[in-house]
Amino acid sequence: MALGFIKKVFSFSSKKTEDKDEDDKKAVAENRAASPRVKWDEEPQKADLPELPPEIPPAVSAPVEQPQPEQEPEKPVEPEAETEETPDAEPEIELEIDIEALAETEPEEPVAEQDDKEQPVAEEEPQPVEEAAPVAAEKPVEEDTSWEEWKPAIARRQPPIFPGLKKPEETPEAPAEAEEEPATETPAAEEEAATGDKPADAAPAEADQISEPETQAASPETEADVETESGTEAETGAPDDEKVGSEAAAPAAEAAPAEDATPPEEAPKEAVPAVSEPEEPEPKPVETAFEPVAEPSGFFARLRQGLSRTTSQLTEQISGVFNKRKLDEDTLQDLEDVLIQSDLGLETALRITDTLSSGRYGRDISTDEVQRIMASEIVKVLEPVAKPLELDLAHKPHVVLVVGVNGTGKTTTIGKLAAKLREGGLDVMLAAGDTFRAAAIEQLKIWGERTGSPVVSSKLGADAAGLAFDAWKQAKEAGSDVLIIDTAGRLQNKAELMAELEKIVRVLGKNDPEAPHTVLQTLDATTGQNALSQVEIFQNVAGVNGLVMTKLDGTARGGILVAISAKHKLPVYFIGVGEGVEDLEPFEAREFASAIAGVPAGKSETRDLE
Ligand SMILES: Nc1nc2c(ncn2[C@@H]2O[C@H](COP(=O)(O)OP(=O)(O)OP(=O)(O)O)[C@@H](O)[C@H]2O)c(=O)[nH]1
Repeated sequence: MALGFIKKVFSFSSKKTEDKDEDDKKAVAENRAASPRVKWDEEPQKADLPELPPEIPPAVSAPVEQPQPEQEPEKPVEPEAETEETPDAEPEIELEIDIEALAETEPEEPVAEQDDKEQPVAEEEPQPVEEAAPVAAEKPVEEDTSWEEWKPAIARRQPPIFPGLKKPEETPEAPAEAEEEPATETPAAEEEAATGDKPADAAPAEADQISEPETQAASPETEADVETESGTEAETGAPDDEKVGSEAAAPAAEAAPAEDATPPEEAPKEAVPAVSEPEEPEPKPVETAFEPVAEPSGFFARLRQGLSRTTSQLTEQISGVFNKRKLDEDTLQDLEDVLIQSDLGLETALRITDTLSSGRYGRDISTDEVQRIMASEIVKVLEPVAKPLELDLAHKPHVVLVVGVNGTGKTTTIGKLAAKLREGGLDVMLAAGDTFRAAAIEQLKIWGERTGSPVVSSKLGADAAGLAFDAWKQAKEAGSDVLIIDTAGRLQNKAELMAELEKIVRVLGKNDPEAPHTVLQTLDATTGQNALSQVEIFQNVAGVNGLVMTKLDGTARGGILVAISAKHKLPVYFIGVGEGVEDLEPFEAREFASAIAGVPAGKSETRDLE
């Protein structure tokens, strides 16, 4: 019965959504004009670098990224003019500016303006940062202790989450092997040839860079090289590295006994039958009896902690609305404004006010009651998208391509994810597809080292698609279960960069027609409404099929995840609530809803409503 009711509500609201989708932006814009929004004024904390050797080639240590000129000996790559195949030269410039832009940009600001700033920030020392070589690392991650909590949280979801926990013994013979033949010639080159849109000389250049690792791939000793590299791993003074350092701070002591982690308790999925009282104009029985979550400990505690800013701001504003006021048109309108301002989205805001108003007109409303209804409505939006990341290990490697606007946390998320997968017993290989920034490559290598994941990288400025292609081959040869490919950050309105991303996807498909199997987009919660358009465009270009929302800690804009879920309905696999390796949490609808609404764990909405 409860289910039926929920369905009813869903269909009802979905209709609504359609109509109001458009008005949403307007409404938000107006509301914002009316009331100043909260900005995320928190600087990304610089964590102290861990034990990693601080020796870094001076060139790399330059704090700011420089656009690195094309490495082509003779022919300077054509700037913007290039279509998709000339990614190398241009992108650099944008990256730098973008990062800054993001940092200051008003969440909802159209990204357009930021682009203008893209000026070659400085000259890049075309330092061949590293030779393309997989970083060998054997030590399993030890600093992360969250596995015990993390695994259970995931296991709660029905579907097989991490098939990774049990590595398939037999490795289905590489189906795409045959195609690998042409491996020698850079996929980039192929692309070029196919499209004919690449300057003749550019291709060869890439080919060199790429072929390098390939040859190595042929001979297993690549590892050795990497070893050395990793040993020399230098830390740039670059900001990116610092965060990595934070991990070091992470309790390295407790080595997660990953294996024994027993499949935890079942998540009380079934909504508690709403014990609706046949009283008066029965306030629309809050169907989804908001199922409280367990006691705030472990990951849930971290989640609450991370969302505290969003929660406290929302709670404060709600109590302000209902302070000594009864529920009427005015208070409802005020509440709606508050909810919209918190980035929950118009659809969800209306869901909440509709439910709240039903049968409660003229009554005193407590903040607590509003919070529980809010949590209940948010759950309805989030549950359909709170899905586990499913790795199809029949594809060995299962390729995860990580995309997103610069600074949204791609590399950090990759590191965190690699750590989890490693703990789960999977062999992971990383690919430094952000070939534009030396610091990005270094950053990934650090993650690779600490998670025991080999890293495939290439020279600075190399063709990213070529690198991805080569990385797949190396992962294949190494028998890796998962290959996670990092990519350069890019604004969604930069056509040529988006085209490059498209190319990476295409090239990967040459190895395994179904690759990339997972295209994960990272979204920075602090960017608010802008994240909505980011998803749309990356989805179209790269086929994004899963999301990770980062930086939910320290922002009051966590509600944007609800708006994105309502609009795009893409699976949300994880959320980032900090810079540490343990700060990646599986996304759980109920936990998130109760945390964001400020509903104390253990409280059942239905129960309290009586
Ligand atoms: N507070 C917080 N910071 C995060 C989180 N995830 C990433 N960061 C920080 O955000 C900054 C950017 O993270 P990166 O992983 O370098 O982002 P990116 O998308 O790879 O950046 P580009 O390579 O420039 O595109 C770093 O300082 C990270 O430590 C998170 O969940 N919470």
